Amino acid sequence: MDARPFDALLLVSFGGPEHPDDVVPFLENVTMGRGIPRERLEEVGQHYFLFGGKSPINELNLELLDALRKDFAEHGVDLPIYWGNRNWDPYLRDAARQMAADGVRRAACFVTSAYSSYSGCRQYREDLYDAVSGLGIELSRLRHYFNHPGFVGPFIEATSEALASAPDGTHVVFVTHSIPETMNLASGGPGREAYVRQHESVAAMVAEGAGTHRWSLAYCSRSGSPHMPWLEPDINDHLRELHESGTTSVVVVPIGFISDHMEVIYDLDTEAKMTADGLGMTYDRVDTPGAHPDFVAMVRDLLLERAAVERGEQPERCSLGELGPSHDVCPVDCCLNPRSALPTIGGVGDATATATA
Ligand SMILES: CC1=C(CCC(=O)O)c2cc3nc(cc4[nH]c(cc5[nH]c(cc1n2)c(C)c5CCC(=O)O)c(CCC(=O)O)c4C)C(CCC(=O)O)=C3C
Ligand SMILES: [Fe+2]
Repeated sequence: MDARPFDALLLVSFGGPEHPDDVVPFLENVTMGRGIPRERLEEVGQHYFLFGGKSPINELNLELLDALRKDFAEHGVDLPIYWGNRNWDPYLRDAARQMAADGVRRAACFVTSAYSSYSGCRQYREDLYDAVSGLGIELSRLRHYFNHPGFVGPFIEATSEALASAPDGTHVVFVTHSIPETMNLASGGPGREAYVRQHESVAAMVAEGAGTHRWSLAYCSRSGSPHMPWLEPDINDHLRELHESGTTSVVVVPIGFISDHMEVIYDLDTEAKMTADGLGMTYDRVDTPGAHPDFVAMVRDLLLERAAVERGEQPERCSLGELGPSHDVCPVDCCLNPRSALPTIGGVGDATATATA
């Protein structure tokens, strides 16, 4: 398979602590200069300590890497795959140095965040700019894949399965990471609200695919100052409202997460489950895509599609629903954060190649 002009794929993720001693420095990395109240950090630290001071995210990325390497080998894609994180070891800068040492000049980046927002889009583009600065590596961020069949399909499959064994009248609650309302407004461009629109589109497609009309979208993992508005309803409040209006059974679908991150195993499987138990509601949480073969094949599809685009071809671009395939290159004002104006890769007018030192 022709992956030219790329000579590597870089898996770009968030990172998480490995040991209890890592938890505080990890949280410091994540929240540097973001004005997160101390009480919130202590609370989130407790979520990690509850799981032995270890996030599930690194092992999940290793599983994805392994599955990707097998998939590439089986499909004749002869490309090395590297892995780097924003907030913890292995850091993006180290991955980029290794790539440079191995002679990589042009790499495609797959980010483990499916949707548009400062946290899932521009912040990674800023980090990637830093990571390759002075190394002579050109990066192309693969497009957002929230509406790709390789992402939506596994959720439809898992939700259908869960509903098949759930009582009649079960309500499906789609859940994603809450973000500040201002961040939602700026996502995809000023006033576009791409984050919420993309999630609404995915939720509607999964509900339709699983054959239900009883569904809603809720949020988890709210952070920040209590005075700043974030997307609502919170999953726990939402479960109480559902209970009050007579719902006795819910299936929770974490469409905001590609695998079982801490948000899924704590905020949903621990906290929201406890809320549901307290209300006497049946609670079932469906699988995230993780290393589902269709999700893995999607990464290959996005890579080969973008490689063709870079060669000047017009490949088929898979997507489901009304929003259409997301852009390859971000508009200048995509997912801006008023607090930062850092240089990025992957946007209109961004340097296409970084100078060698
Ligand atoms: C949209 C979004 C995604 C999805 C996109 C993506 O995947 O990148 C995401 C992913 C993740 N967020 C994660 C962890 C944390 N996020 C935090 C804080 C924040 N997240 C935010 C948003 C998002 N976050 C925001 C607006 C903040 C406030 C601070 C800020 O403006 O940046 C904090 C600080 C404590 C707290 O405030 O909760 C932690 C510890 C982990 C690792 C989990 C694990 O260990 O398994 C992952 C995958
Ligand atoms: Fe987060």
